[in-house]
Amino acid sequence: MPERPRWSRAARVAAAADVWDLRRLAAKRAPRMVFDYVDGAAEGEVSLARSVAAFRRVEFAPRVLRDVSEAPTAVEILGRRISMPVVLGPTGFTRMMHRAGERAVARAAQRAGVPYTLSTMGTTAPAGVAAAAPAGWNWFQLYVVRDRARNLETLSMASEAGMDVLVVTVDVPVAGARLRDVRHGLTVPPTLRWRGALEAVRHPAWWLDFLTSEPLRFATVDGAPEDLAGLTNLMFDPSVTFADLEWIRSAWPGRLLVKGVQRADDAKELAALGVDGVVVSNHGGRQLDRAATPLELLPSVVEAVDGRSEVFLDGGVRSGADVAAAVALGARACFIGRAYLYGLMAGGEAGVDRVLELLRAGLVRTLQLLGAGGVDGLGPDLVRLRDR
Ligand SMILES: Cc1cc2nc3c(=O)[nH]c(=O)nc-3n(C[C@H](O)[C@H](O)[C@H](O)COP(=O)(O)O)c2cc1C
Repeated sequence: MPERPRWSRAARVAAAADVWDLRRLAAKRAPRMVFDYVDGAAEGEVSLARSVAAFRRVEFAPRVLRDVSEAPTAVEILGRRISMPVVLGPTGFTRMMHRAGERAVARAAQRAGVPYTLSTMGTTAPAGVAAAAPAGWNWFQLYVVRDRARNLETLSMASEAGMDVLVVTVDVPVAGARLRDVRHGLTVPPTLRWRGALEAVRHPAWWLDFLTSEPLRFATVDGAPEDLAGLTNLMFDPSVTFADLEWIRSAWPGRLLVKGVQRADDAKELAALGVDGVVVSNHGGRQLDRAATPLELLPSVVEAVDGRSEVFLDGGVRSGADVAAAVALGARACFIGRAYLYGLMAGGEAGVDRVLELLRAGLVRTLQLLGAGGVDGLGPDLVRLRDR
């Protein structure tokens, strides 16, 4: 086979040295409003900036003269072994980022031996994800919509597709104000309007893919996706309370996680209700701006939950060293959002593969340099958060 030119997209994706390189490639490939939908956050984007910056506060305290010739990364979460403490979190409209969408992400997760979470706002049905990654550990994320019967139908679709972990997201009682989307006048699917014509010239490959692939639509909920915030407010049920977790649990045969926990007392209450896990998350800063920073909140949640539920974290995770730091501070695993979407936008399925490769290599290297001898050896004595 002839060698690919060094400047081909595949070569650039393969040469990406970190997730930020893939972010730069993604910004070149995707139309600005699509990139900004992924990259942006709510209001002043303070939460997003703090989530990323919190990982810069990490100070490692490596042990020396330990045999680190092996650094196993496998962990057990929710009673099952995965290859490293990473979960591909739920993201809506994934086929907007790249035509290969959710199927590509699920296949990459399957190859890497980590779970993938399909969103209620997914653009591929649960059965489609299951068919694409039949040997993967596929999870489902629920937004509770006003039509309760519809929620039950959605849960059955997920369960029939073999999904056995439900992630109920609780930080979207109403839509956050994502100002980049407002300024772009983002509609989902994106429409090529007069100012879009210039976009099409700048990003011809993306538009060609988009215009020639299966139309973008929700796979599990009704309603033509258009004005995202308006649709969210129309569909989502803002009256959901702790009591609703009871009927969700009775309707769901598998494990139950609650995502979007932003206070230690809420985490404690959820653990008392017996949920299998809580995800410390502020939705990647896309909901309430200036909400608590997940990495900083984590230790207090771990303490409050006191082993009754598993604690997960997301927000700002961009490297294997970030994963190591979060696990050392008590997370069972990290969910990732933007990191894999940057890879997907930059290079489709190969881009997601590259992100997972980079995270794994970075995690192994960090474990070795820390003298931790594997993920099981991570603990709070190896990490502290500096004041600045
Ligand atoms: C483009 C995009 C779409 C998202 N869609 C959903 C969603 O449908 N459901 C959900 O629970 N979280 C959603 N999230 C939040 C992620 O699951 C996760 O909490 C967040 O991305 C973590 O922060 P990070 O991007 O810094 O890793 C979305 C995030 C992004 C970036």
